[in-house]
Amino acid sequence: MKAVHFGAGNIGRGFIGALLADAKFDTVFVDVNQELIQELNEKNSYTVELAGTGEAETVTGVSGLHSQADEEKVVQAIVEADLITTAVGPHVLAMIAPLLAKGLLKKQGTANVIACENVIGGSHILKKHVWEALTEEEQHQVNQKIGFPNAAVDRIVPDQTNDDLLTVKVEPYYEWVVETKDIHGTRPDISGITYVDDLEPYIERKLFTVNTGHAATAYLGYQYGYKQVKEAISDDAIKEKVKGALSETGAVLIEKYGFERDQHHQYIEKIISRFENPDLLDEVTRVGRAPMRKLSKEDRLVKPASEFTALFNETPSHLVEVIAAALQYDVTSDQEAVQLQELVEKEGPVEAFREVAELEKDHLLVKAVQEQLQ
Ligand SMILES: NC(=O)c1ccc[n+]([C@@H]2O[C@H](COP(=O)([O-])OP(=O)(O)OC[C@H]3O[C@@H](n4cnc5c(N)ncnc54)[C@H](O)[C@@H]3O)[C@@H](O)[C@H]2O)c1
Ligand SMILES: O=P(O)(O)OC[C@@H](O)[C@@H](O)[C@H](O)[C@H](O)CO
Repeated sequence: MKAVHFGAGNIGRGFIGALLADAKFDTVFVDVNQELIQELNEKNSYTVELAGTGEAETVTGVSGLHSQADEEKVVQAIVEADLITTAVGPHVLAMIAPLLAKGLLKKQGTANVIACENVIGGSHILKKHVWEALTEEEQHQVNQKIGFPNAAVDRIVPDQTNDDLLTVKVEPYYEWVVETKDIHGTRPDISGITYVDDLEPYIERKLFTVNTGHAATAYLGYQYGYKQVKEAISDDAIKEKVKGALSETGAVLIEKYGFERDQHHQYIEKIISRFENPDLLDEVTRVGRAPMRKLSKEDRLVKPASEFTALFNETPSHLVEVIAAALQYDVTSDQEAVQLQELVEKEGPVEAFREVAELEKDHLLVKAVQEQLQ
């Protein structure tokens, strides 16, 4: 079996690539990092270390292509692939779509495209971008043979600090959930995938617990002067605030999906313990990256906060505190943080928040953020 995976970064190598290799796929990684591509083609394998266990796995059957310089080869790899996956970041999906469209158009048999990004409906978002690159007739052709099932992926993979460029250290835990309804042909035979009929409860539980908790730890941790996630979460004051934020998202999730309260609170505790892993060096600047995306209306802070407000007719004080901290996140090496701070400077933090979150001026959440910032 053959796979093409866009994005040979942390989650690409540390999670998707490893599970594909376990399922006996040969994987072509498509990236823009020439150094990574060269290493993949020289070694055709790399190591995945499981943090805190002393265990490691060798991933074999891998190679690399550059998404611009090797365009024709990427198209050919897509033509031959049984499965196409991505882990490039939500904003990069639009950039890879034209090339993906070219390859999909030339394919003969059925295949599936699974976007493994931290966003609700990632594969559908990618499909929309692919459709923009095709005529109506071409869309029809591609639709006959290609599925775009949505997915949720969970494994903490920090930025890497190893001497070896390809080696990647990951947490042992992982979860890859794929929605069945949009799969074309047979389900990819990958034992690490959990197939579900309806992804919504899974992606929302993951995004609004793991990623809300992570974002809260990162933005509050940055405010308190911590560099690492594990340092921030071991500060009791931060941990209490993170737990508070997750109780608020938990109240929304329990109300919407009927999760059992005690079980959900055990899930929260388990997630927080993952942030505490002493063997993972995960910087608050990786976890807090792209604050405008994280403050957007469908993402991990604003969506659960506005749903909480609508459901319970009061504002979630802990989420509001995290949103206020995100508005003050001024890391100069982060392009979105710079852009956000420019907007804050120009419009003031409350108006900047309203614009980024696309909320009405009189939304209770906007008022609560204003009060928090006073
Ligand atoms: N790291 C994690 O813990 C984790 C866990 C779950 C989900 N995710 C999600 O996975 C996605 C990737 O995250 P990451 O942490 O691996 O980031 P990363 O920056 O380590 O990897 C992204 C990779 O995409 C490549 N890329 C950028 N533009 C490209 C293009 N035009 N064509 C091909 N490749 C391109 C980059 O060079 C990089 O190697 C994000 O959506 C993230 O939210 C990450
Ligand atoms: O990748 P982002 O920027 O959406 O979020 C940062 C982290 O919260 C994220 O990468 C987690 O490590 C991951 O989602 C764990 O499954």
